[in-house]
Amino acid sequence: MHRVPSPDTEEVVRPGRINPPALLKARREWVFFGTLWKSHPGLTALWWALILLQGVLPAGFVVAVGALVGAIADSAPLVPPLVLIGTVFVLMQLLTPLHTQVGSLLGEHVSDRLHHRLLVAAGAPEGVAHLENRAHMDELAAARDFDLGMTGPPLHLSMGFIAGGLVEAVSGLAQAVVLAAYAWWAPLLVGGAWLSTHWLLRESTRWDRHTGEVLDAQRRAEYSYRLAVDSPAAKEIRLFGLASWLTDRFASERRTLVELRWHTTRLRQRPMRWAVVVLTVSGGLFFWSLGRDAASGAVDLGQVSTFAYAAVGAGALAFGGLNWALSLAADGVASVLRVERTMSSSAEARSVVSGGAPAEGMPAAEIRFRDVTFAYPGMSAPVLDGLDLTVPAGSSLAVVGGNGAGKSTLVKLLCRLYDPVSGTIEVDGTDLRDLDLESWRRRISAVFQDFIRYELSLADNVAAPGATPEEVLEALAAAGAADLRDLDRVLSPGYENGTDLSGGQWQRVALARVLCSVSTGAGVVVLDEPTAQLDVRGEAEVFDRVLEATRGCTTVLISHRFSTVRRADRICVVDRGRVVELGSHDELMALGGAYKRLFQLQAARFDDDQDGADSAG
Ligand SMILES: Nc1ncnc2c1ncn2[C@@H]1O[C@H](COP(=O)(O)OP(=O)(O)OP(=O)(O)O)[C@@H](O)[C@H]1O
Repeated sequence: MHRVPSPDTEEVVRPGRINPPALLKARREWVFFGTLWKSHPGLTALWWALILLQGVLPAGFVVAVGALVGAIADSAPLVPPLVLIGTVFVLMQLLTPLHTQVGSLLGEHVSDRLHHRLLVAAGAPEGVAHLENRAHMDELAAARDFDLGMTGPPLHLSMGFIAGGLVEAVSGLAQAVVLAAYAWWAPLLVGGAWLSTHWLLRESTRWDRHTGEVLDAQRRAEYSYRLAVDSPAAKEIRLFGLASWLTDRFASERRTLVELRWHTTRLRQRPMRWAVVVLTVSGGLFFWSLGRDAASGAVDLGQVSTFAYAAVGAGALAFGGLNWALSLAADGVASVLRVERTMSSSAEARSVVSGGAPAEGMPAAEIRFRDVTFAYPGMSAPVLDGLDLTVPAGSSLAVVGGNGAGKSTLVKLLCRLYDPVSGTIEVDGTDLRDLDLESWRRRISAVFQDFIRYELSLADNVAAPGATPEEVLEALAAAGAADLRDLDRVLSPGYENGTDLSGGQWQRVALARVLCSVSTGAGVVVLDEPTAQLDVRGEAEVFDRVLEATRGCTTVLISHRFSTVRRADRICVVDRGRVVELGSHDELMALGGAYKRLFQLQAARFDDDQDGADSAG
């Protein structure tokens, strides 16, 4: 079964096998507490102070009650013990809600910090292969769960459980210390017995969230949820009547998670039996001894009351401290650290590495694909297979070919989202891998087939960083979207004053994004199906404008529309990962090969459509 290694697997202390040096050095719990401190030292100090204070209050209460019983038995003044009881009681009432607030606020700070680290780590690799790798996606899903809370409470809630556990631990310890006033062995016997139950039952409460089963269910549940509530899928979900199917799917995945959790965390009988034996023997010994001393008068009534309550209170030791909530929260933090490590070291994440040579002004002569072979990570069949192609600087090249021929892959390599498995892509004779990536990506701009519709303002959808409003408006006009002028309007109806655009309008906005980059310095333009959603008139008009605006740029255009393609300086036909024809429209028509066949097929269909439309009219 697939399994993401548990965070810090090599460092985790296995239940039942206590390893003191590892315990002290490398427990994920220490890392968790260190993260609290780094996230907000002030709140962390207050959180700990409140834990200590709340932890010792029950011991104070036990002592005060003992003093009251003693005072009643001795007919002594009752006011001092009553004042003490009242004070402790009021403090207990006040500190609990205060602590909840502090813990929840601290949890939010930690979540912010972890999110930031997670986003930086996932965004750091220059390529995209790490985001298509199942193991890495599982790791990211597991790490993100500190906030989503699918496999345990989210961090801001866990803080309350953890604080509760620590208060119990301190409280148990403080009451065990009270027992020392009875006999030196009493805290060892009673406290030790309760502590041993903690260790005995610890294995029963471990929840392994890193198995393939758990992560699969978690990712599927999250996906079903997003499909059900996000607007892009809303149309199809309703049209195909998938709403209840999705709800059932989500519920079933959640149920799987609950069942898996129950299965692994249910109390196992053997450790439970041992715990009962240990507690019965230790409790029996202690209370037999206390009863004997009370009968002989060695301890008075007040002391009996104090020690009896303290012995019961010491039981908190078993439930406090290293409880399940702490373990889950520490898991979350460790997962984030693990993602950071993976992203800085795994082959996929490190597959695209920046070179050092500046790319300013490139290409001045040409871009050349030299015997390029490429297969997607994890796939054996090559998508590009010994591809050779030269694109002269400042010219436009159209790439045509059947679905899955490798056209988009070609431009993804040019953008260095992946690197070739063999062969090279050279810009003015320099291997693309030797160029500084940031500088190259400033030179290249692209609108992809599946461009993103950002839920941001129109200006932010178009503008490259540093562009002025005038440049944005100019780019919109050049992309044939001069009617879109409200730059601050959010392009999503889910926001105040937000709106949505038609498919064609969105495509113009995406084109404007590219044109804006050109006005701010990009010299290589990649257009992957840029006019697929435009009507025929719009397509011709927009493409002419785009060619005008990108004059002097090196342009690579992928399109199935031959009316657009024929405008390019040169056209190449890609088939099964190789260039099979290359030339101008006229040259390829004269050649009479694949291009001509595809062109005529489309032209004939267009004529048929026109005839049909004319006769219908
Ligand atoms: N991220 C990916 N991981 C694995 N395989 C992929 C990935 N992206 C594309 N492929 C595969 O690579 C092949 C080429 O895809 P590509 O997108 O380059 O084709 P295309 O020529 O642009 O096709 P279309 O005209 O349909 O857009 C396809 O078989 C596709 O399934």
